[in-house]
Amino acid sequence: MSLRALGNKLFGSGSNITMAEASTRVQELINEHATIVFSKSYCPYCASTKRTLKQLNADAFVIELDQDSDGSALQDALEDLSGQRTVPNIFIQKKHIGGNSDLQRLDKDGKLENLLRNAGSLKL
Ligand SMILES: N[C@@H](CCC(=O)N[C@@H](CS)C(=O)NCC(=O)O)C(=O)O
Repeated sequence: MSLRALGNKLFGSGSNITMAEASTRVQELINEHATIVFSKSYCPYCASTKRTLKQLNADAFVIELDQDSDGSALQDALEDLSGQRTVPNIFIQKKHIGGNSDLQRLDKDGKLENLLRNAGSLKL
């Protein structure tokens, strides 16, 4: 657990849910959505990821952590789960993909479309 997560656990993160509840919610979201982007609405890297997925006509679930009352706890739980605190934090078929630079590299290498297709996330 990161120092920040430990601090939030001990002193509160401003969120109404516990760390355990946040972890459960993150895991449920990942299980329920073949492609999911944990995002922040103002984040340019997230915008880039969402644009790329849109261009591929991918069916991706996006959760804007800055617009969710438990967003800060969810971000802590994501850090615990994936070792990554930044957004976008992307999962395809429950596999941690990484952030925008990782997604763009997969796209450039011609691997992203296949990943999305295998996940059933391509509309066409
Ligand atoms: N190299 C990362 C950069 C992502 C990044 O720096 N995101 C910023 C938001 S624009 C972030 O998560 N900052 C920390 C925070 O919002 O808590 C990527 O490609 O995804």
